[in-house]
Amino acid sequence: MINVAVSGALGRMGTTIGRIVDEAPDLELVGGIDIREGSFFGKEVVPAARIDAFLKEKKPDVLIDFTVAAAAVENIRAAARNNVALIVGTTGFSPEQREIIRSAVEGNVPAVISSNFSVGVNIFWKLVREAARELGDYDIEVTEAHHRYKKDAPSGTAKTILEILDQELGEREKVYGRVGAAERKNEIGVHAVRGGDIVGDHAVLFAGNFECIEISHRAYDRAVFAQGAVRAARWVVGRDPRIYAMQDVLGI
Ligand SMILES: NC(=O)c1ccc[n+]([C@@H]2O[C@H](COP(=O)([O-])OP(=O)(O)OC[C@H]3O[C@@H](n4cnc5c(N)ncnc54)[C@H](O)[C@@H]3O)[C@@H](O)[C@H]2O)c1
Ligand SMILES: O=C(O)C1=N[C@H](C(=O)O)CCC1
Repeated sequence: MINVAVSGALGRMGTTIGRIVDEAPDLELVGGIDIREGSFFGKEVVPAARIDAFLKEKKPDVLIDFTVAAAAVENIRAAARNNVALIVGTTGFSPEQREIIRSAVEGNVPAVISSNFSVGVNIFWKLVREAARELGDYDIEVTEAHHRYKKDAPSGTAKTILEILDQELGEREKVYGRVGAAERKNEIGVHAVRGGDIVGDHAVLFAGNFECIEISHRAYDRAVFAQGAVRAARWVVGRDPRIYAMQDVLGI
């Protein structure tokens, strides 16, 4: 039995993950952490200020964090000092926060960190890499769309797409939401759409003369991210103490 705790337990992803863990015969939901006290699936949710006492008492094997960047950094540090493995789905980290996370995790606990835990997006990233290798002279535009409550833009998944394009094509200027006199050069255009309850759409357009290729992914339910995070939680326990990607979990 793997004991699982969730931070961001009362949020959209936290409740989706809590339900999946609660229904899994091989996993035990030991409780959650959020900014306020509460309960989910019959388990206690404690305020973030009490995370150390919670981890010591409940002894989860793994903490799954889907919160906000600043909160996640503190939760990750707490998990690392209490020897609890990590799944981190939170997005919007600054380079400085990424460095704090790296030094908290490396050598202390195993952690799978991914801007997108859906299997489909991890395949989509591979397809984008392959297309970039072949179509480096085409104009490239990245578009993402999410629900009205999303706090960060562009999405973490879109930032990962940009990292992949930079790795394959060298670093290009990014133009975020083109406006006014805006003659196209060799940049990559990046566009974030926010509205309604859109779960998560991403597309990369490679536009040449007389033809375009668009590679896209659409999530219809946030259960795809939650199922991926839970799959990663089963995988991470007992691994060497370092940062892994979802591709490591999937073996792709
Ligand atoms: N990697 C992925 O596959 C993936 C998928 C979906 C969402 N996300 C990311 O997950 C994060 C959460 O998304 P959401 O839609 O569930 O947001 P949400 O706002 O519904 O939930 C976030 C929860 O975190 C709580 N929280 C805030 N500070 C906290 C703290 N210090 N400790 C514990 N909990 C705290 C909030 O009260 C809230 O309940 C976002 O960064 C989002 O981009 C990632
Ligand atoms: O709903 C969100 O918020 C999502 N965030 C991730 C991102 O920023 O890429 C993954 C998709 C859903």
